[in-house]
Amino acid sequence: MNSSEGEIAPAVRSILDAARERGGAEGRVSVDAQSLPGAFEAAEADGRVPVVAEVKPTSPTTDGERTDDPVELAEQMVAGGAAALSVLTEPDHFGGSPETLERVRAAVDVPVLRKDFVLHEEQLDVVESDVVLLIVRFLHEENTDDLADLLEAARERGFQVLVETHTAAEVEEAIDAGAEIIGVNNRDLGELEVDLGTFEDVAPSVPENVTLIAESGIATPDDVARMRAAGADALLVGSAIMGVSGSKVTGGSSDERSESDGGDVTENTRELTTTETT
Ligand SMILES: O=C(O)c1ccccc1NCC(=O)[C@H](O)[C@H](O)COP(=O)(O)O
Repeated sequence: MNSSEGEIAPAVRSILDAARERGGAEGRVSVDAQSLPGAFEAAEADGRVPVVAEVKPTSPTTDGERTDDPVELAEQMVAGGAAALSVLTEPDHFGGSPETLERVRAAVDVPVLRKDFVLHEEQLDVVESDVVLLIVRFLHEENTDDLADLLEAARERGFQVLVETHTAAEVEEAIDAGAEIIGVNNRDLGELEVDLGTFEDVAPSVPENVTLIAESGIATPDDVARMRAAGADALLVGSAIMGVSGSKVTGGSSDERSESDGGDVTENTRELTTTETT
């Protein structure tokens, strides 16, 4: 069953439960954000594929953990041509932290997305970033804030917002709520399987004036070309750049890298940002 219609994976339920426990922060952040669409345009003008490279030390679908200094990893991603970065701040399942994001954002000159599972307005105030993530499916859960309210609350603080979807119906919800940057996640939160066909199916429902990001399961230049041909303005890539192997991947070429030993993060990034896409 598709996660947008029913059950979500036990690992995802655990992520949600932990997100509820974490609560928020006192006080209210005020962010001076760098433009994410502007960074994508700058990358294009420079001949690079716009890639948001993700500092993701571990996850429920990856084997092992990268324990390198996240700031060094982030700098290597920028050196490899990343237009922007995504930094996990979720501690319990992804090995992230707000402090990591603060350190990375202070060290690089590209926009930084806070990758976490924000359910309530006060959770926006935990740490400053250029972009925050709101996941439509998670905000269907009981005792979570409304998507449109959270979007407005985030913008009032100066954040840009990446609204993550998995189906055309979720895209419609995101548009109705006022989203200007939409991600289509190839990872199904029900089975945690990745299928690049998801982006191809959902992308046509996203209006032209929206900045559209293909998320998850992108591992090779062929995958990049496939997502760009399907309309992606940019790509969000974690595991392949971190050099950790993902499991349960279908419909893409990720199986080809299952033996990866981590590799050089700069080279991993460059391989995807220098792909010819026209
Ligand atoms: O990455 C996971 O294992 C995961 C599990 C459960 C919920 C969310 C998960 N990932 C969040 C993401 O959106 C990805 O980290 C991101 O799109 C990058 O994906 P990938 O390139 O496949 O690492």
